[in-house]
Formats: sequence, C-alpha cells, structure tokens
Amino acid sequence: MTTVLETEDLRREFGALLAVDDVSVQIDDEEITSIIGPNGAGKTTFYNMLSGTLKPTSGEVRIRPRADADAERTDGGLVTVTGMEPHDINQLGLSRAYQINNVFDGLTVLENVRIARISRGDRKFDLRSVAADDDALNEEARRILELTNLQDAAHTKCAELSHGDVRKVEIALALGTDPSVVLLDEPTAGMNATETRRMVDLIEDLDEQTDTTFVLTEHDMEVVLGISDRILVLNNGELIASGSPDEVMADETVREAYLGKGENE
Ligand SMILES: Nc1ncnc2c1ncn2[C@@H]1O[C@H](COP(=O)(O)OP(=O)(O)OP(=O)(O)O)[C@@H](O)[C@H]1O
Repeated sequence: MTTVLETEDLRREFGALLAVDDVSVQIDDEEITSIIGPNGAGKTTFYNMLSGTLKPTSGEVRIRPRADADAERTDGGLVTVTGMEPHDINQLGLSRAYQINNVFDGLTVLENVRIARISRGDRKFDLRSVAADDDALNEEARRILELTNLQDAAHTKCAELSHGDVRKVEIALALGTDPSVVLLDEPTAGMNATETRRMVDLIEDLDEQTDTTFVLTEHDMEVVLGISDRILVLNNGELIASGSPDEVMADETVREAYLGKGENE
C-alpha cells in the first residue's frame, strides 16, 4: 500500500471560526476513502484546501504525482502542493470532479473529453484539435469514454444528457489528466436509486481498472458504508475517527457527533 495523498496539521480559520482543526490524514492507493461529517463539519473546506481553491491557514498537503508528471518537479516521492494554484495541483495529479473541469453544455461528450485530455498539458492547445481528426487524441478520449460507460453518448451534446450521465462526464473529465487521485463531491447527490447504484458500480469499477485512487464526500450513508474501505469523520473541523465502515459505525464519538449528546438519554 502506498500513500497517494497526505495532510499534516492542515488548518483553516475564518476569523474566529476554526473550520478545519489541524487535520492529519494519509490516504492509501488501494482504498476508496470517504470523508463524512455532519453539516458544517469542515468537509468542503478540507476539500478546497486539497484542490488548491482555498489556502490553508497552516499545515501541509502532499500528493503522489501522476505517473508521467514532470520528473524534476516530483523527485519520485510525495510532492508538497500547499499553496499551489488549482491548475498546477491538477497538472501534478490531483483532479476534483465537478470543479476544475466544467462540462461545456454545447459540446458533445467526446469533444468535452478531448478538451480535458488536451488540458493535461502535453499537447499544444489548439481549438481546432478539439474537433479535428487527431487519431491519438480520439483514441485516448474513447478509452476514457469506455471506462466511464459513456461510449453510446459520445456524440450527444452534454445539454441533452440525463443528470446521471452528466455526473459521469464530470468523472470522465477528471480522469482526462490520468490523475493519481480524484476527489468526488457527493457523486450520488440528486440521483434516484437506479442512478445511485450505477454510480457506485462505476466508481468501484474505475477503482479496479485504473491506477487512480478515489476519495469522496457523501451524505448518503448507505452509499458510504457500501463503497468505502476507509471512512474519515470530521466534526467541528476535527478528525474524530478514521477506520473501516464497521469501526467507524461502532465508534461512540461518531454516534454522538451525528445524534447529538444526550439525545437518547
Ligand atoms: N468562506 C467562509 N467564510 C466563513 N466561514 C466559512 C466559509 N466557508 C465555510 N465556513 C464555515 O466553516 C465551517 C465548515 O464549513 P464547510 O462548508 O467546510 O462544512 P461541510 O462539512 O462541507 O458542511 P456541509 O455538509 O453542510 O456542506 C462552517 O461553520 C461554515 O459556516
């Protein structure tokens, strides 16, 4: 097992409010990890610091770079990305579905994935290549569509897709850079039971078929317990528990955080 993402005493204050309180975690490449916690626990703030959209007050974020990232910048081990811009963190190997990559509604699924692929940075950006017959680019984009079960929608404009398929496109775009880690923001939010099941299956399949490690925030506890190898629990900015679903469910501190102290007394 190898660490792909690590934080050390990561902290964010908003004035007097401590939103993330010196959180240190290590995320392993062989595990699907979920970050959970009651409303206001600090999950979004934590994610924003990982992806670079929010600068920490103090502490560090380190990631394992994607396999072919610039060797000079990476030196073979984890790279400190604290304070870097989101685009640079993305180029090094951490993608956040639903934020860095925006879906272009007026373009087809295939065109969107081509753009994501171009944004990987090893091709000169040329608007014509988005639609042009660049065989290598098309092949790479089609491989990503196959991985995400979107081959049948390749030529559909994103504006015409179902909600479930748009979420799949967002994951396809995140995968466009061959990242070592993908952060998913509530991947099943707003989905019906069938779409939820399909999304869970997709994440599990991608976890098996790619070298990418998946981390998610999710409110649906059934999804969390079913998909996670490891769960990190935040409460009032603090990491209060970390472990397997069974361990976390049995943790008295976690129960108190969710149910409220004294609620059953
Ligand atoms: N930009 C900001 N300015 C001031 N306070 C903020 C800001 N962003 C978040 N907070 C506060 O930080 C705390 C953590 O918020 P955060 O959104 O990270 O929690 P969360 O776990 O993602 O919650 P939810 O599940 O409701 O989305 C909350 O008290 C929130 O009000």
